[in-house]
Amino acid sequence: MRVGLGFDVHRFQEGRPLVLAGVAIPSPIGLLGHSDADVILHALMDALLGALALGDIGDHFPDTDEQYRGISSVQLLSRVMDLITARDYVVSNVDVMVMAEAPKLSPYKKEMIQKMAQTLQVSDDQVSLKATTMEGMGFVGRREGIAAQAMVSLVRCTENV
Ligand SMILES: Nc1ccn([C@@H]2O[C@H](COP(=O)(O)O)[C@@H](O)[C@H]2O)c(=O)n1
Ligand SMILES: C[C@@]1(CO)OP(=O)(O)OP(=O)(O)OC[C@H]1O
Repeated sequence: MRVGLGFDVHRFQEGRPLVLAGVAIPSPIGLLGHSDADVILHALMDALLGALALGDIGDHFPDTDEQYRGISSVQLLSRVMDLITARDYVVSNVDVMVMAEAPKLSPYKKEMIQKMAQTLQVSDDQVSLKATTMEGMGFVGRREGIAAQAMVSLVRCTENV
């Protein structure tokens, strides 16, 4: 078994859509990034890459490359999954923690879990998503942005879970 850890932060910017775990969340404000700035999927991709010591998302999808401008992070996650499956690994479980003062994410959690599970080619009960505020403290508490942390475990196809 291999485990990986990922973390990412994106700042809020007016006029941008808010996309989290591949789901468009109704919000007057979105996150700034070269891609769609899906902070949850970025943390998740770094965890997947980390599990197999494959570098980070910036190594694979540089933010200086125009082909990634505005790209859906679901597409990037699919490409990361190709790297994982090509090495004969599958996802065993994923645990994601998102730190956001707003919006309230609980109404969207089920859809977000389904989207991640579908892209990771696992069942919904292998994917956990939790949200917390920062109780008004720090950059998240000041509503300057959203942070996300992810842990994954991978198993070789031939390995017992
Ligand atoms: N953006 C968020 C933040 C939190 N939640 C849910 O609210 C619960 C309480 O959050 P605290 O930060 O006050 O502990 C938390 O456990 C989540 O269920 C949310 O949905 N969206
Ligand atoms: C995803 C990429 C590539 O479009 O851009 P951003 O959306 O800016 O995201 P970030 O987490 O800052 O870095 C990874 C980038 O290479």
